[in-house]
Amino acid sequence: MSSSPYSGTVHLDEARRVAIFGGTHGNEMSGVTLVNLWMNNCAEIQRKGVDTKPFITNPKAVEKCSRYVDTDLNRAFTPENLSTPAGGDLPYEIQRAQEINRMFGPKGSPEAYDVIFDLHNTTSNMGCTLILESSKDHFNLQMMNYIKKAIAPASCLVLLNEHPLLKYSTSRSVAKHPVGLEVGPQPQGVLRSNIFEAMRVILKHALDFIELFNAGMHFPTCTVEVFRVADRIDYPRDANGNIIAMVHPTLQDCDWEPLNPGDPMFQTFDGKTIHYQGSCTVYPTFINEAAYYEKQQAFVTTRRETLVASSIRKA
Ligand SMILES: CC(=O)N[C@@H](CC(=O)O)C(=O)O
Ligand SMILES: [Zn+2]
Repeated sequence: MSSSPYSGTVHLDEARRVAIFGGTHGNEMSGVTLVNLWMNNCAEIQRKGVDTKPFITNPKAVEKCSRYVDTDLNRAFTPENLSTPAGGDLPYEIQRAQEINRMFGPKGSPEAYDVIFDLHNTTSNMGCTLILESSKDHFNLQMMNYIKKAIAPASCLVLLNEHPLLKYSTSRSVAKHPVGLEVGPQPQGVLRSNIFEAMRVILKHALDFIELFNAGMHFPTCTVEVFRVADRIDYPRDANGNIIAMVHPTLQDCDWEPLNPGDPMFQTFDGKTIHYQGSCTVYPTFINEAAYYEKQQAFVTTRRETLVASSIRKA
């Protein structure tokens, strides 16, 4: 990466090697189905100057239609896991993470894939959400701006997870430019046509962006609205760890809508309201996500921010 003193344009390498991951969670059916479709016929995802590989990351979990077999693959790409000596006694997803790291990484190396899109579905009412892991990745920020403009008046929000404690080691993190795509609401194990089509359209625009970038297009500086992960909120629990309240009806399905101090947050089984006690307005998302009960998470709070993306062009 170099910066020209005249224009401030950041010159970046072409993004020739791109992967589309589906089935990182085996019960998130839009991503699984799209990737299977594209493995049978890749015409739709081909672009000039881009080599795009569709790939099922957790085939055993897809087979079982479960999130994972031994452990969550989308938490498995830690330096420790990736450097542990390989062996048949390791949990399946750790072995798989090592394989994926060999095929698409190594993570953090110059040989790693340029872009990985990882397709997920949520049971939350989040709509189309792109997930980024860095506020300094100007290629990805420009891609977000391009996609948002291309799909307007439909909307697509950007969730930024670079929280030092809440960030996790994703499958896509082996790429230089990791992009998560989370579309919902869709129940686990279920395909919904509206969710499937929304995901497909985002991928189309994302690949168009890469083709244009590789063809030498200049992308002028722009701003991108993001929702930055701030906190994780658990369900209220009793001393034995059992849940004693549900997401409040006025919060349920209200992903991305402001939650103000004092607003209802949970409702106990005997009808009492528990209010949000934070000190400022937050934007909750992943509200009542099915997969997060085991992670002790009822929703995450985010703060709205505007990031500046530098102008970019290929080197
Ligand atoms: C519902 C779900 O699986 N969400 C994803 C979000 C992500 O890809 O960052 C996960 O927790 O791994
Ligand atoms: Zn998922």
